[in-house]
Amino acid sequence: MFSPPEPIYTVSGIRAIEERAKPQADPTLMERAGRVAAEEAVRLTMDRPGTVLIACGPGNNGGDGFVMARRLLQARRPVVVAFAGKTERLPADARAALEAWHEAGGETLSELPDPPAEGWALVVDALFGIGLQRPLEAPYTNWIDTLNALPGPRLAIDIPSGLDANTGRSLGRAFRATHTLSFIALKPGLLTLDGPDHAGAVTVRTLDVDPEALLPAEGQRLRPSMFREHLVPRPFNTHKGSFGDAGIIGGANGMNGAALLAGRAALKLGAGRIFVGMMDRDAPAVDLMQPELMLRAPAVVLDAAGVLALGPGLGLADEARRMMERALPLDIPLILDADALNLIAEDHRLEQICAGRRAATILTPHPAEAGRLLGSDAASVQADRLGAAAGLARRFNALIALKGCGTVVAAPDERWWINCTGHPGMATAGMGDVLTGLVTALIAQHWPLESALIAAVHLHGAAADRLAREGVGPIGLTSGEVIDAARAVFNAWIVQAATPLPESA
Ligand SMILES: NC(=O)C1=CN([C@@H]2O[C@H](COP(=O)(O)OP(=O)(O)OC[C@H]3O[C@@H](n4cnc5c(N)ncnc54)[C@H](O)[C@@H]3O)[C@@H](O)[C@H]2O)[C@@H](O)CC1
Ligand SMILES: Nc1ncnc2c1ncn2[C@@H]1O[C@H](COP(=O)(O)OP(=O)(O)O)[C@@H](O)[C@H]1O
Ligand SMILES: [K+]
Repeated sequence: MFSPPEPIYTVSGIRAIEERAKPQADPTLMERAGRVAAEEAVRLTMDRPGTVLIACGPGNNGGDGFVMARRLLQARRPVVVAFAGKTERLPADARAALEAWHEAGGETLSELPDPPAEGWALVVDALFGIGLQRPLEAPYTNWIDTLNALPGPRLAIDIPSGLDANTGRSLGRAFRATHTLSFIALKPGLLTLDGPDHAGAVTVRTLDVDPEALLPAEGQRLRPSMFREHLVPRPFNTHKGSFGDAGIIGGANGMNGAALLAGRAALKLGAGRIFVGMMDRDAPAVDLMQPELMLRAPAVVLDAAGVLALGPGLGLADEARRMMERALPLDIPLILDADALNLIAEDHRLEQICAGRRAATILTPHPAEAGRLLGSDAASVQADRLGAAAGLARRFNALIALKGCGTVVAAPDERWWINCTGHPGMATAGMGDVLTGLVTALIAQHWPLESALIAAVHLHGAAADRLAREGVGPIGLTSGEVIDAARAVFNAWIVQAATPLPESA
């Protein structure tokens, strides 16, 4: 549960680590990679005797495949290698690996063979790794189509071929793995955008390299250990004033529910008092499902809140714009979501006030909102989620959570994290409002902003994961259900955080 955060490196970072590790590496990194890949193949085929098919490409990823094949042959596992390249063009290490494979008695086929009657025990993709430079074309697209159509387990070596290791974008065509064995460290592309759909279960083997000793982590995979120190039971001698006054402003006509969901999430994650300012003058005076929420005029909420979330169902009317003009200069932490972001995107003056704020700001855009803020569009944001989140963090001097599959959190000082909890059942209306409420609640309870944001993002997905495990969703999951599950997961985390680590840890 509290395992350490895992470092993530882009391709240039991995290359730098490899360059620094290579001079001391005996056996070579490729030899180590092929050996651990063979071990993984044995593990995956424990109850599936039969032949392993390894498809090898024209670079060092193919080299890993040749070493893996040799190791499997030495372990007396039947293995077939198909090589989609030219021997004379292979890089030196990979060519040596191919020669060693031939010397060990192995053969290479130049086409993918038909599967045996009983099927392949395992299909291995060693076509392209982090050296992919452009969208795949024939014949590789055909190879990948054929491999993807085969039943049974499919193992990608380092990263599924066709997946951009930095962005997670499938370039033309990408291998769909059930398992990915990645070397040295995680790459962002495994964790965001198309990555999770293609990588399956990801395992990292460091190849006896300590990446962080050679290059500080560029990013990190989000883990509860990063905010464990704040997961503490409440002291007995406290009162509701000890846990902060959270304000939510939104809920214009037709969108009352968005503000109520954020308010309910803030309540159930422990904020002391929650004021919800409804922009809709005809909104109900009380949330009958959650009468603990104090529904007030937005102007009253501005004054009452110690931390304020603006946006859920805020609308784009002049009134909402005026509310933004009043809220942005306040000297309290602000969480800006949904229409608060859209208003900033279409009004340069609001953008300037926001970027110049003295107090801390958090922006939680989905890709379309991020696109509007950057003057681009959702597709451009998705083409480089890390870059977009980092760009927003710099431009607004704010913490950013760029939502979606593999939410990217970025700080203005260039640090970033990728969250791996959550599932596509969360793609439903109101889910973002719940996240806003969770962040607001933690800040109200005096969590430092950065910890509050990463904890809320992780918790939001973990709550949805727990529900899916219990049969609530993934499809049909409602954001209201996630609120209750987040409360349960959060309290369980506090109990677990208080449990001393075993002596051996
Ligand atoms: N460099 C090292 O020290 C290590 C590398 N390792 C492996 O090597 C991989 C990286 O190797 P490479 O840098 O050789 O890269 P790849 O093996 O990923 O592919 C590079 C080759 O593919 C070609 N290529 C790129 N995109 C293409 C496209 N769309 N269509 C057709 N051809 C294309 C390139 O021109 C080059 O020949 C890693 O992912 C990992 O599997 C491991 O052996 C560990 C050590
Ligand atoms: N495919 C997915 N995988 C993981 N999380 C997802 C996925 N789709 C949506 N989510 C999460 O659900 C939430 C949706 O937020 P948002 O798009 O703002 O919804 P809304 O505006 O309806 O409240 C975000 O936290 C997002 O990260
Ligand atoms: K691969």
